[in-house]
Amino acid sequence: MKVAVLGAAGGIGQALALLLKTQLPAGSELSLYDIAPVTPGVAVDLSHIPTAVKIQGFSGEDATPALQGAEVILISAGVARKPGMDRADLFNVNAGIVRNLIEQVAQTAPKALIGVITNPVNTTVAIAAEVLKKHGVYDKNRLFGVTTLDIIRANTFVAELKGKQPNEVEVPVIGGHSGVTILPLLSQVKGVSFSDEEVASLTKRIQNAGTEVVEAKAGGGSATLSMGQAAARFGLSLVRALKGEANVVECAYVEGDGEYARFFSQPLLLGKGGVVERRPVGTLSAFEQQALNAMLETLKKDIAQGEEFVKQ
Ligand SMILES: NC(=O)c1ccc[n+]([C@@H]2O[C@H](COP(=O)([O-])OP(=O)(O)OC[C@H]3O[C@@H](n4cnc5c(N)ncnc54)[C@H](O)[C@@H]3O)[C@@H](O)[C@H]2O)c1
Ligand SMILES: O=C(O)C[C@H](O)C(=O)O
Repeated sequence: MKVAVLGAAGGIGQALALLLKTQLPAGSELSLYDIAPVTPGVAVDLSHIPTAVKIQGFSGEDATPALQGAEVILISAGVARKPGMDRADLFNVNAGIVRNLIEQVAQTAPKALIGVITNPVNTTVAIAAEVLKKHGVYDKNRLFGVTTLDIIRANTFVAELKGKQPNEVEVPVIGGHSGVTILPLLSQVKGVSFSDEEVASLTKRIQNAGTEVVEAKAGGGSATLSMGQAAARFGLSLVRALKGEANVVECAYVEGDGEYARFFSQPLLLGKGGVVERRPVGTLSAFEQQALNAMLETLKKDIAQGEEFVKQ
C-alpha cells in the first residue's frame, strides 16, 4: 500500500508524515512530495525511525514520481490563513495549486483515493472533482474533503465539558469546512445531554476553532499538529478500508445525492472502492435543522466558485 502526501514539507505535511511513518501497516510505502527543496531531507529524517514503512521524498515542480502507484493521496499543499483572513481568502492562491496537483494525479494515479486538506475545502474539492472529470477519471466515491479536524475538535470540547474521556466521544459533524457550514450534531452524541445554551456555545466554538488557532499563532499559520493527527486518522481509515477491514466509518465532504448541496460532509461507510455507502444524517434537533437550512446558500456558493474556476 502506497500513501502519498502532497505538501509534505509544510506544517501539516510533516506532522502527518511522522504519524504515517509510525502508524501505517508494516510493508507500506510513504511518498512525500512538496515544491520545497527540503522534502527529500524530510524523508531522510523520517527514514531513521525504525518502522517497516519505506519512505521517499521528492521536490520541485513535478509531483508525478511521488504519485506513481499511490493508492491513497493526501493533499495539504497550499497557503494557510493569517489573523483577519477567512478561509475563502486562500482561494486565489490555493485554487491553482490544487488544480495543478490534481491534473498530475489524474494522469498518474487516477484510481487513488484522494483526500483534500487544502483550504478552502468547500471549494477545492469542487475544483478537484471538475479537473478529474475533465480528464475522464472522476469517481465520486474516491474524492474526499478532509473534515476530520472538526470531528476531533468536537470530541475534545464535548469531553472537556462533560468530564468524559475524549476517546469515548464521537460527534458527527456534517456540512462543509468553514464557519456556519460546519455543523456538529450534538443531539446525536451518545450518553450526554446539553442545555440549549451549551449547544449554542459549543457549536460556535467548533465552528470558530480554526480561527482560535490562527489567532493564538499570531501570524505563524493555522492548525498543523491537530490537523496532522486528523489527517492521519482519516488516511489510516482509508488504508484500513482498502485492506478490506469492515465497518470503517468516517465523516468527510463528498459528492452525494445532492439533497443538501452537491458536496456535503456526512457519515460514510468506507471500503475498497472508497465510499461504499453514504449514511443519512439522521434525526436533527430544531436547532440543527435551522443551522443546516441556513448554511446551504454559503455552501452552494463555495461549490459554484470551484466549478466556475475549472470551467474558465
Ligand atoms: N482541512 C482542514 O481541516 C485544514 C486544517 C488546517 C489547515 N488546512 C489547510 O491546509 C493547507 C496547508 O496548511 P499548512 O499549515 O500545512 O501550511 P504550510 O505553509 O505550513 O505548508 C504548505 C506546504 O505546501 C507547499 N506548497 C505550496 N505550493 C505548492 C505546490 N504548488 N506544490 C507542492 N507543494 C506546495 C509549501 O512548500 C509548504 O511546504 C492550508 O491551505 C490550510 O488552510 C486545512
Ligand atoms: O482555520 C484554518 O484556516 C485552518 C483549518 O481549516 C482549521 O479548521 O483549523
